[in-house]
Order: sequence, then C-alpha cells, then structure tokens
Amino acid sequence: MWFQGSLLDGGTDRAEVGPLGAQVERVELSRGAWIDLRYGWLQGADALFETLQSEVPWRAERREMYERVVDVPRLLCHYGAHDPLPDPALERCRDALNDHYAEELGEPFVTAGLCYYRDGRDSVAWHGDRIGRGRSEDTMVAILSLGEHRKLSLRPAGGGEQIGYTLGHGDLIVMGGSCQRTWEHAILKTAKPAGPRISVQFRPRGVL
Ligand SMILES: O=C(O)CCC(=O)C(=O)O
Ligand SMILES: [Fe+2]
Repeated sequence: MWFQGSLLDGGTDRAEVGPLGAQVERVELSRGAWIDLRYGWLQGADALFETLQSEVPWRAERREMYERVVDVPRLLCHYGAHDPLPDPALERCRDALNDHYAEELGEPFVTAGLCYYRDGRDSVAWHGDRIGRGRSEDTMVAILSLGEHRKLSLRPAGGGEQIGYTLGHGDLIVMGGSCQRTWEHAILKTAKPAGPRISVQFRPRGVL
C-alpha cells in the first residue's frame, strides 16, 4: 500500500521536484513511439496527495472516447491552460517538464488532467489520447503518479504484445513520439487490494 512507501519519503510537507536529465530512462517502442521513465521524481508528496484528494472538485463523468461514449470508472477534474492548478507543487512540476522538454516538444505543457482512482476497481480502459491533435501528430503526455502504485499497461494499436510499468508515489512517465496514435494505454482494474491513486497528466494545447 502506498502509505508504507510514504514513511520512507522523509515526511516533509514540501514536495520536491527532482532533476530530469540523466535520471530519465527512455524506452523506444515500435513505430516511432517512446516512453520516458523517471522513478521517484517528486519526493515528499504526501501532503500534496492529501490536498488533491480533499480539495480538488472531483467529478464522476461519462465521456466520448474514440467515437464511443463510455462510463468513466474514476473521478476526474480538468485544468485548462489558464486555470490555476490546485497546488503550487503541480506548477513546479509543469515548469520542470517545460524546462526539460521544451526543445524536443517545441511547445509547452499547458493543461493538467487529474484522475482519482478510488481503489482497484477504478480504471481507465485501453485508449490513446487522440481526441485532439494526438490523433494525427506526434506529441507528449507527461503523467505524475501519486498514492497507490498501479500498472500503466501499453500495447500497440491494432494488436501486439502488451507491456506494463508499475508507477508509484512520485513517479513520472512521459509518452512521446507517435505513442498516442500508434499505441494504446490503460490502467486496468486489479483484484489486489489497492488504495487510492491520483494521476496528473500534463498535455500541450489541443491534446486530450
Ligand atoms: O492515470 C493514468 O496514469 C492514465 C490516465 C490516462 O491515460 C488518461 O486520462 O488519458
Ligand atoms: Fe490516456
């Protein structure tokens, strides 16, 4: 459970954004897709998790996804480009991502989508973030994971071997290149006891 890990992160209330750079591990997938992994990116994030859990106006939704309307088995809150983020630590995360990826991405991350997975029954089904520009253009989606560890599963769109990365409290994964249109990702339900997890997805303008 994530709170066991939290005993190890020093108990500080101020979440600290670690360096990107040499600590980021890039994994090339097929067809021009890649992911970057930076485990333990945000240290001391317990208070951040609690603030987000209690203060974000979480909503249950139904959503059109890939030309279908589907139930959303998790709670959501979306912050647009000009909306203040719910905690200054998230502003620091976005700034750090923008410093690191500015050149490669060619534009800033501006929006933040937050998902709240209450337990192992909450999930996100297989999809690419391709309602917007991700349908036709290379882009990046950076995801900060907080709370309970859950597996982000990935598979090539149209079939192929599935891979997965277990993301824990403070870990960062960035999906890049063609990942949103040539691959799909999911947080699958788990039968194992799972506490709450919050993910924060930073995206450029027009990517959703
Ligand atoms: O929670 C996650 O890590 C993934 C969320 C996701 O894929 C999405 O909201 O598009
Ligand atoms: Fe997604």
